[in-house]
Amino acid sequence: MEETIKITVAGPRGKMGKACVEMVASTPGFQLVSVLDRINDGKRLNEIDPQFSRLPGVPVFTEPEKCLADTKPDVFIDLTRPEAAFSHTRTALSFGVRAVVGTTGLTDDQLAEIKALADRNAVGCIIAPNFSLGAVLMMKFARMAAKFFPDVEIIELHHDQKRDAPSGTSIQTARMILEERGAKKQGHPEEKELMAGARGAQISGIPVHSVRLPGLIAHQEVIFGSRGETLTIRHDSYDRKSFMRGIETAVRAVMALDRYVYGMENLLQ
Ligand SMILES: NC(=O)c1ccc[n+]([C@@H]2O[C@H](COP(=O)([O-])OP(=O)(O)OC[C@H]3O[C@@H](n4cnc5c(N)ncnc54)[C@H](O)[C@@H]3O)[C@@H](O)[C@H]2O)c1
Ligand SMILES: O=C(O)C1=N[C@H](C(=O)O)CCC1
Repeated sequence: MEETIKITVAGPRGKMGKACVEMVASTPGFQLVSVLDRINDGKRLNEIDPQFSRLPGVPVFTEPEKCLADTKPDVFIDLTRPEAAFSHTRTALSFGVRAVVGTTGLTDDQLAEIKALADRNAVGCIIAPNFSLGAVLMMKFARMAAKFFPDVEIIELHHDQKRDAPSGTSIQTARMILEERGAKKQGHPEEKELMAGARGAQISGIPVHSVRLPGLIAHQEVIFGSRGETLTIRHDSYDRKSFMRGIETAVRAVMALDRYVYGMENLLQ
């Protein structure tokens, strides 16, 4: 019989954290042993949000060290903000606790430091800007298409409460396209922006445009253009449940890992 995987979720009152707590609580073989919140130290999860009234007994911590020492999770899941995620993940890995991180907006230097720590301590760590299966396939298809369509722009569209732009998914999509086609100057060589930002952010020559509107959740179009035709690859998350299957997969995968992995595309081969 498989052993129960003990899990801590950081950010339980957030949009993703709530969905993740629900997923962990309803997945056979997973046990929610604690949550890490910004406030509410010493309370129980059912006291801080009526949505969790059927989950009595799950302790809430604000200090990551105490949370990990007292409740000894196998896996720490972070769905918070970049500064907090960086600090939490380093703490988890230092305690020998595997980490699954969905928080976006960490810098390349922060990611490199986390990778070094995970690899040095031989503790599994999976960081992914997007846990939805469809988004991972969109990125893989975009990398394939770039071999034949080197001219491409990305439009990412998210809810208006998102803090980071461009999205982690669009940055990773651009990087995967760059693996296939390399850096390239697109558009007219003498193109001039009459208003700053009109051509979007540039990732080694790939323009990335960010839309933030109420009503949206997480969406992206990757538009390729060639003579007489365009190819558009689009993905839409209509519900945060779309990310939960990937988080569940990552939790199971990280149990067998002793190193750092960035991106679910490296697990779904
Ligand atoms: N990887 C993915 O598939 C994926 C999907 C959706 C969102 N995200 C990312 O997940 C993160 C969270 O998104 P969200 O929409 O749930 O945001 P949110 O603002 O709804 O929730 C963030 C939560 O983190 C909490 N928090 C902040 N600092 C904290 C700390 N020090 N300790 C504990 N909790 C802390 C906040 O109180 C808040 O409840 C963002 O970075 C977002 O980009 C990733
Ligand atoms: O809601 C968000 O915030 C999301 N962020 C991820 C990103 O930055 O790519 C993707 C999914 C939703």
